[in-house]
Amino acid sequence: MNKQEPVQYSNPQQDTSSSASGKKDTTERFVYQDDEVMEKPFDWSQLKRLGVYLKPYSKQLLPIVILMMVLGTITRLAIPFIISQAIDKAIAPAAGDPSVRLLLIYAGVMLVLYLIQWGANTFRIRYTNIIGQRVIYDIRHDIFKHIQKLSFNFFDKRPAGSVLVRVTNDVNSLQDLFTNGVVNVLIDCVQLVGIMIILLSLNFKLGLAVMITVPLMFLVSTSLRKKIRRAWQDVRTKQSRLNAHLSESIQGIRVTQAFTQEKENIGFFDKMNTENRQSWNYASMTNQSFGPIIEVTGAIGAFILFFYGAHLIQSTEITVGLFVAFASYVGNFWEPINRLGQMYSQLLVAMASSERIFEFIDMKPIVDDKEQAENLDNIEGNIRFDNIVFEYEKGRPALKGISLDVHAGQSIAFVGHTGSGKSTMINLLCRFYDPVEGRVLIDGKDIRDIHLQSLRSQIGIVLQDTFIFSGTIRDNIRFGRLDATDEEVEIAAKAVNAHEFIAGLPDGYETEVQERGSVLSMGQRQLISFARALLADPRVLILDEATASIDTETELKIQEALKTLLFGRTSFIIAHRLSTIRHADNIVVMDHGRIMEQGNHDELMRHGGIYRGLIDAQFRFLSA
Ligand SMILES: Nc1ncnc2c1ncn2[C@@H]1O[C@H](COP(=O)(O)OP(=O)(O)OP(=O)(O)O)[C@@H](O)[C@H]1O
Repeated sequence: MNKQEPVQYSNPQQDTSSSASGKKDTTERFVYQDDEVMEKPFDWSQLKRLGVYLKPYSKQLLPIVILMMVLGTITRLAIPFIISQAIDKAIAPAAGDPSVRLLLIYAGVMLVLYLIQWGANTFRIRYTNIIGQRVIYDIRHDIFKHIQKLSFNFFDKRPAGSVLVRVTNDVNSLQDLFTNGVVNVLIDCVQLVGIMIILLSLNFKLGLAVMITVPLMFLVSTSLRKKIRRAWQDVRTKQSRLNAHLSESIQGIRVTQAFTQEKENIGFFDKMNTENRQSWNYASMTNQSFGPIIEVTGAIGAFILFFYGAHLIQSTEITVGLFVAFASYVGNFWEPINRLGQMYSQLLVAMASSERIFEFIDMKPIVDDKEQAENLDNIEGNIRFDNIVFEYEKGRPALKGISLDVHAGQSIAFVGHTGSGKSTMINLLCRFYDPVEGRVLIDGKDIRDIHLQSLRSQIGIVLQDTFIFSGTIRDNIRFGRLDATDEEVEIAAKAVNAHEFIAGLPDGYETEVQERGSVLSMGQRQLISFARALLADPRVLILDEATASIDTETELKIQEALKTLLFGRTSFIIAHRLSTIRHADNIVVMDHGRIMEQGNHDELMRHGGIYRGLIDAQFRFLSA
């Protein structure tokens, strides 16, 4: 499947095409970009990269695990040999009487071997788990840290669910690999090679005879492996889509309920869920077909052993004890092969996951610090947009040659029709994106030459959709400046008239709010974000539709607060409610990515252009 090809799903309960009544298919919105790469061969470089995560443990923990593994395997392989010796030397010796004393010695040796094996396995499992958990912690840390740095364009293109899958599911499937997988594969390989060597050295002819079916088995399983790989990749794709839809549905639950689309959503989810189940069943069934192949080969091997082995006993070429040891080794021989077959699919799942994890980790943020980037200390706040051209998607310019000079301390308002490019100006000022042409300068410095952290710490931003994090109200305000004292938090809240409603809450500033702040009204969330911005005390302040959710009475109250908030700072205000920006020093009217007019309110009203038209339209709307 092509990497870039979006896959569209439709609701199983409805006709997918436009219906006879001409009604449009309502499931067209469910389009998820496939981010899987199918048909990729097993990539050893992934394994090598994962190996790097083991490096920090290669000096202490890893050697212990390897030592325990070797010890456990050696003792395991030694036991059948001791049994054969006990039979041939103590129970039924070819010459002489059976010896109870000798038997007891063999029994003692076996007991010691079992104890060593038990101890070695216990320690191996314990240390493998410790390493596994640490590696998973490191991978999860790396991917989360990297995602934090990725630029906006990354999030523009991905549903939150598919990002979540990588940090949770994909990392979890590596957990299996690191806690059991790698070590088990090693143990099985060592055991397999060990048994082969032992069988051939105990009796070369019999050893060769029982292993004759091995090449045949490898031939059959090779073609099966391809099928298994595809099946597990398909499971991943289905899971990823299911998660993307799930996360989108939860985030959009209010809209879904308001438009009574629950039934449609459930139907669509069920379809994806069914597909997920079916793909899993198919993959696990394909996977399990390894078992019968091994069993049939095992049975053939056993048949050869008994048929040919009996013949060798009769011709006294081998002893009964050796035959018993052979039977035991052959029994142990198929077990690791079977497990390796099963492991192969686990390895494939883990490789697919690691590929997806590294794909994220390798992604370079399109906006990043230059090597020689400088820190910006205490800026004045002079800003210049110098002939800016910008496009989110190639060929669709959002800004088409914008030049604008802003003096320190000025308040600038952006107005214009929806989609005219107002927020894009802000996005470029904060360097969430870089312009395709032109530059943004702060105090004469190109912002691409300034450390991102230092640039953004000088800019405060209040958006319409204020994000409230889980925690107390106090924590949420303090997000503006983490070292602010409780008193400073309250002073900021008072300045923006948020104190009154906070004090009225059951636990005041200690009231717990949940993710996205749904226990608070939109206006209250807005006030909190004002307090947050004031606390941060930035030189440049951006209010993007920040007063849209505040009622007129509250707005009047915070207009006063805003005066304090904006005083002495360079500020940018985007507002559709034009009354809010009336007093701005410079009102910039935008249309289709260009500046059409600019000036203060009176100048623009006199000019009688677009701004005048917008004011008149709003006045007519309000008085209608
Ligand atoms: N993340 C994005 N990816 C692709 N195109 C985008 C993205 N964000 C905005 N655009 C496009 O860029 C253009 C300018 O958008 P922008 O958000 O700057 O408009 P705006 O004037 O702020 O609109 P509004 O008043 O509705 O907020 C629009 O045509 C919009 O479709």
